[in-house]
Amino acid sequence: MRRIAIASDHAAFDLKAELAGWLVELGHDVIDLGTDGVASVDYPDFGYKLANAVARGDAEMGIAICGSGIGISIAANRHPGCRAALVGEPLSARLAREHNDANVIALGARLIGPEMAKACVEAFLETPFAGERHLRRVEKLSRPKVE
Ligand SMILES: O=C(CO)[C@H](O)[C@H](O)[C@H](O)COP(=O)(O)O
Repeated sequence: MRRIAIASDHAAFDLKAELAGWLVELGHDVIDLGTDGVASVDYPDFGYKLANAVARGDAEMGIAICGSGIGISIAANRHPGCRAALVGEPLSARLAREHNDANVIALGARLIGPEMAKACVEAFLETPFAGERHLRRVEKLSRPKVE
């Protein structure tokens, strides 16, 4: 069982609630970082909260959700300790773990339904990092060559 942080903006509040309840039913320890309702908020605030929680080690993995998943994944990925992968189907979720050692899965609540979201999260949680050649590449992600 895992300690999982989850955060969303207003566009994904309902999906966040559904995923959080489902994960608790499965026996996971869920840290809900908001938002707490459907009132309009700004996705960067929640992407940063989630990335900080995962990078600090408060949670092993994170789930970031906004309308498209794009904005909140961009926000989360600005933290150097966060590797957020925006996915819309389970194969990408599996590859994000296997090849990229992603520690955050990002989802678009306006693009996929709850069952697809659960299938993506399930694949993400059950897939280990493959290491080997992928380790060298993932390590390079922590040392971006910015010019
Ligand atoms: O998808 C998003 C960002 O990539 C977010 O969910 C935003 O909320 C979206 O951009 C705008 O949503 P709004 O409900 O129209 O404010």
